[in-house]
Amino acid sequence: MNTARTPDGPLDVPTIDLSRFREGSAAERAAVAAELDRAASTIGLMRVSGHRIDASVVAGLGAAMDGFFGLPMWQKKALRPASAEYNRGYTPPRAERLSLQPGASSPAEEFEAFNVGRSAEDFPGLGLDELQYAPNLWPLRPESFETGVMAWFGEAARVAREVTSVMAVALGLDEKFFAGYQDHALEVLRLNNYRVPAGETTTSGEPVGLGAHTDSGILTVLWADPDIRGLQVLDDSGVWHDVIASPGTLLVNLGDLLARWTNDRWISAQHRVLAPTDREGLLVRRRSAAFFHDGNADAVISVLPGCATGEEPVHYESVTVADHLAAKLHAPRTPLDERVPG
Ligand SMILES: O=C(O)CCC(=O)C(=O)O
Ligand SMILES: [Fe+2]
Repeated sequence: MNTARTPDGPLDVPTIDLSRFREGSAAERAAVAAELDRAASTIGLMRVSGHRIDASVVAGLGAAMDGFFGLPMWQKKALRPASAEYNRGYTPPRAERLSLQPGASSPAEEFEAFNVGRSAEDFPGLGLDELQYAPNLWPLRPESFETGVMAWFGEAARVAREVTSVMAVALGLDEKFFAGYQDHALEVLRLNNYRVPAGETTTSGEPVGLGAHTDSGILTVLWADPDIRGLQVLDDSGVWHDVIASPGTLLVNLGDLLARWTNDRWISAQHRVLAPTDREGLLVRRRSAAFFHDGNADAVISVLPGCATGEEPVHYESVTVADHLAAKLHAPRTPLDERVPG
């Protein structure tokens, strides 16, 4: 069994080998699709290996994050979006927004982020909404920031599409089924930096960092600093399980749109991020890069015919990606979810 659940330890997250799907025999491809189906229908989360992202691209992403988040606060704040509706640029830590004195912050207040995404100008002639497909804000420093971040963005977008090909096969559909939903997809890369509060070395284990949420779109390709505790996934008995990134693999979690398409055969799992700690339980900085592959804004998501048969009623009305995202953004949220537009 692929999903050995250990109540207090790390969850056994299945690994999907994309190279086996890309290059394997028909039988191997079917086996990879079956593994994905099992991961998607039990925990909504998988590791992805064989993704072919060059180590230099990972290094470029890390250098961009270190360079930008290491800038003085006044320089980072210059990259804030003009309005909160506009999901681009810098989100300062709550500690900074509340003007707390140094040393008075907690891990929950030390989370900062930077967003980049697809812009209307990337798809000339489609007349896309310029708020959803907003232009990016780029810092002048570090100089390699845009190149490093966009190299990662391109690779994450490719991996997202490769995973959706495996998903189509797993659902008994044509391998290219999702292509018509992702040719002008809303896609946002959120660079997250969970800083260590000044003077603190340990944590109470409270749910701080990023509050419990599900991702809204099709799927999320997640890179995170390996071997650091922080991300947790909720199971159906109410237990939170650690999910720790490992070197060389990515994490992919399903978003709400796949739960809708599959009439809940597949899971968009609730997850959260605790104050990050190392193996000794000491607070450490943690970086992550969450690539949200949300689909074309105008695409209509309806329960797939194969998932609406039998006694199971249809759980969801048809909805456009844009309407689904807007409804999610305006749904009542707990204070910890305040910074989760994804
Ligand atoms: O930092 C992480 O590991 C997860 C981040 C996340 O869930 C998100 O940005 O939606
Ligand atoms: Fe998330």
